[in-house]
Amino acid sequence: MHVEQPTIIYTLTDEAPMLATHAFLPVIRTFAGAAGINIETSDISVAARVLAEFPENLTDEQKVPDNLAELGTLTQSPDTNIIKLPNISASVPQLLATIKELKAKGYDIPDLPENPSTDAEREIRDRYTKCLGSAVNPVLREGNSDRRAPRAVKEYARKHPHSMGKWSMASRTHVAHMRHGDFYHGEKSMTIDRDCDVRMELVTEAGETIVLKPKVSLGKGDVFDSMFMSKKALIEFYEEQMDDAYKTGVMFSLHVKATMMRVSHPIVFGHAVRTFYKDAFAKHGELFDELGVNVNNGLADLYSKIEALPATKREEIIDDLHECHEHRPELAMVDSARGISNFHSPSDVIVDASMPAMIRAGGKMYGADGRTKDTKAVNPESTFARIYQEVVNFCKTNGAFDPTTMGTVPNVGLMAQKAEEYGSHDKTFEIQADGVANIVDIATGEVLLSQNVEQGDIFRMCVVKDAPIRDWVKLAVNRARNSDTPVVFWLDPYRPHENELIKKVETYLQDHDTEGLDISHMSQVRAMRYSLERVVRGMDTIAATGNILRDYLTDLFPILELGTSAKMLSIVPLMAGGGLYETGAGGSAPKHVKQLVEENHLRWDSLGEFLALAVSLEDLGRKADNAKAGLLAKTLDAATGKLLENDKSPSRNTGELDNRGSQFYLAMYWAQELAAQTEDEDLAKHFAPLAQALAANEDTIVAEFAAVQGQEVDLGGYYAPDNAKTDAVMRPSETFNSTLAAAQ
Ligand SMILES: NC(=O)C1=CN([C@@H]2O[C@H](COP(=O)(O)OP(=O)(O)OC[C@H]3O[C@@H](n4cnc5c(N)ncnc54)[C@H](OP(=O)(O)O)[C@@H]3O)[C@@H](O)[C@H]2O)C=CC1
Ligand SMILES: O=C(O)CCC(=O)C(=O)O
Ligand SMILES: [Mg+2]
Repeated sequence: MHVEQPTIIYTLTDEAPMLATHAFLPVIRTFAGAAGINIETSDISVAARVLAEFPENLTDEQKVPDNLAELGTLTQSPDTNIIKLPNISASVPQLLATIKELKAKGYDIPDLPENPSTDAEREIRDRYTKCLGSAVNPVLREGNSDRRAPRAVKEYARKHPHSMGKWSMASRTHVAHMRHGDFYHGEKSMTIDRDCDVRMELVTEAGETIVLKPKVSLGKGDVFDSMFMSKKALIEFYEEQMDDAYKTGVMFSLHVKATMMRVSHPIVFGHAVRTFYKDAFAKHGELFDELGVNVNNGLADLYSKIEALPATKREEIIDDLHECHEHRPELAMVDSARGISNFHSPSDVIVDASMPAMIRAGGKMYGADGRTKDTKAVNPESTFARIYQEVVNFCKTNGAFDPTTMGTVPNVGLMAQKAEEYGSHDKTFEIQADGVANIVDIATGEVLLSQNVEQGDIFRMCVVKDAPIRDWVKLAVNRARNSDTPVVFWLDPYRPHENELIKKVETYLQDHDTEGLDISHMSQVRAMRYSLERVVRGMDTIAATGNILRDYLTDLFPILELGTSAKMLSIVPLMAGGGLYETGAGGSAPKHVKQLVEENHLRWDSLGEFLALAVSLEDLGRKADNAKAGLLAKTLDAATGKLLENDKSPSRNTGELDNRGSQFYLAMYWAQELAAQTEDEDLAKHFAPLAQALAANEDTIVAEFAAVQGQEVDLGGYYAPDNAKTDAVMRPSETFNSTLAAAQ
């Protein structure tokens, strides 16, 4: 990859965003080319990442470079400009499906050894582990996050409000979280006053010392925490909540983030499944162990492992599972038509999106009969769950939010360099034996933090480095200044980690001119209350938060304000000077692919991509002193505004305008804006014919896009679709294709 010329690196990812990219790249190249900007692509799909791990198993033609590592290196260069689309953060079932598909396509990669017993198997497992969960974002996010709804998008939502469910005071929906024994309650935190290396170890009651992590390097001023979740307390909590939901007749739903918390949350998820079906597990536990059943990967894992059993045994197990439902609460469903419950797979219900979707729907989720119902929303970790209860309380009292009048809550998130819990996977352990879990200074042997733990507890260490904290404070001050909006740091003085952060924020704020700015800090629950009270009055409040709240709030507020987080501007100013432009805050919505494959309609909205491209071009314009790039950015923003004004976003319904049609309108408006501007005559001349040709052929092109819809299509794969087939599906308008080609 050469990055000498002004270059934008556009990532190729998975599912709907990847499909949209097949249509969008030729558009981008047509416009960027006119300003001498190079567009490079970098495939970081889960399939490409898997292949990059096993070069020795592949032929030369099949080999894939380690694009993610290369991008990670580029984040350290000031010229880097990356547009990052959402990618799959794979759960084990998704990884297994990827491996299966790649093998069927002739890639000779190994199977995932689920219970490795030899060194060779362990090595294969470790390589695959690198492709699991949120493996991409932490590598690229070498900066903090700035997410907000652009003015045009907010205005559009005010004029064309999305539907909102009704909230009733009588709603029985509530959030349940642990009251003791979770990460919040046992947390210890420390700011280190020197550079040092530490190790994580378990000293068992029998006196044996087990090294969990031989070395973690800390720098002076870094904040690090030690915390654990008690297995006993978690299971007790589940029992209580399941009982309570059963007795009171309210539905039960579980909300975790097994993708980003890829070590701890599958365990938390698995305990819920085992508790719910505890009678069946008591009866068949030994057999399940023999079969290698691991419900940390969802109930789907159990169902697939019992496939091989004789029919009578299988039926007995299934009957026993069904029997459990008799004395357990109704479960929220992911797909009631297909009988897929909340326990099916840990990646089906992802808290950042699932809680806002429930709140937007008036506190309802789907039950097994396909009807929406109130639910007990179980978010085991109390550290952050309480913010959702505050929103639920607010909606019960004040009714649903009104998108036509509500204010906005932009976010400045502490995210850089694997900050906090989201960077803790390599420092998270399921404890093997009762004892004391320590973090020890290697040089001196001093125990810095310690916890009494029991077998099965989840013990982890989180780190946030000093430089990202300084950068975060700077970003928050700049945002407050640029948008003349109050900033609240969501920091809870009762939480040891955040208490350390409060001290740092107060210190680093002194490095800035904060004259006339309204900057405060509040615990999360108060901050939520304060922001909601303002938002409902149409007032804006910037939330400066840690990494998890960044994730939660940048789905919550956009979903309430705009109907989706896909319409957010999501910028990561890299600490080394480059820019990472993420598209929206949402994921890759697998149900969009399903609709495309079945009906050839892609309802994915590429607005996030349009917004990201504009800021990426603007940045290139400024840094490379390329006025044409700046003009491309300005006109793209105007075109995006027009797209919203004229309601040319994709419809959810087959037969109507979809992603491809919407991209055509963007291209037409963009060409028109460029042809009409007077700042650069060359660009105006260059784009006038394209503007004319697209306008003249508007009806033909839209008709060509409509004509293909309603039938099944073949992409030649899900995780690794066939490029030519996907291009053909995503570029069905000959007229549009040839008009674009003529303008290049
Ligand atoms: N940055 C990243 O790389 C992220 C990746 N992910 C990954 O994405 C996958 C799905 O996660 P999930 O939690 O379901 O989150 P999604 O954001 O994919 O889905 C939530 C819902 O948001 C809506 N939505 C999101 N983006 C768009 C868009 N551009 N256009 C239209 N609608 C949109 C859809 O709702 P509706 O159809 O009702 O309109 C969708 O069903 C997982 O593999 C997850 O790991 C998730 C979050 C971020
Ligand atoms: O990396 C992931 O798995 C999801 C990221 C995410 O949800 C976010 O950044 O909002
Ligand atoms: Mg998110």
